[in-house]
Amino acid sequence: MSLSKITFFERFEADILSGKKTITIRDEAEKDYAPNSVVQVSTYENDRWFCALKIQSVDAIAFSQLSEFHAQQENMTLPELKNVIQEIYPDVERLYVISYELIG
Ligand SMILES: CC(=O)Nc1ccn([C@@H]2O[C@H](CO)[C@@H](O)[C@H]2O)c(=O)n1
Repeated sequence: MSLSKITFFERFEADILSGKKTITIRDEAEKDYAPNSVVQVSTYENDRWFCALKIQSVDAIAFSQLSEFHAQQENMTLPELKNVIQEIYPDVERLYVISYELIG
C-alpha cells in the first residue's frame, strides 16, 4: 500500500500553499508515495490538516547530487537546502525527491 498522508514542518506551510515549494526530499521511510495519488497534508507539530497534494513523481537522489534546481523547487538556496536536510536526516546519502501539485 502506498502512503496517503504526509507531514511538513509548520514553517513550510505558507510556501506550499502559495505554490513556491513544489518538492520535498525524504528518506527511505517516506518514499512509498504513488504517482497520481492524493495525500492529505498536516503539520508535524500539531497534526493540523492544511491541504491535499497530488503526487507527481518519486525519484531517488544522492545527497551529493542535490542541485540549484532542487533548491529552486524548495524556494531555498542550495546551501540552505543542504543544511535543512542534514538537520532532518543526518548522514543519509540515499534520498528521494517527491514532487507534487497542490489540489484545490
Ligand atoms: C515533518 C516530517 O515528518 N518530515 C519532514 C521532512 C522534510 N521536510 C521538508 O522537506 C524538504 C526537504 O527535506 C525541506 O523543505 C524539509 O524541511 C518537512 O517539512 N518535514
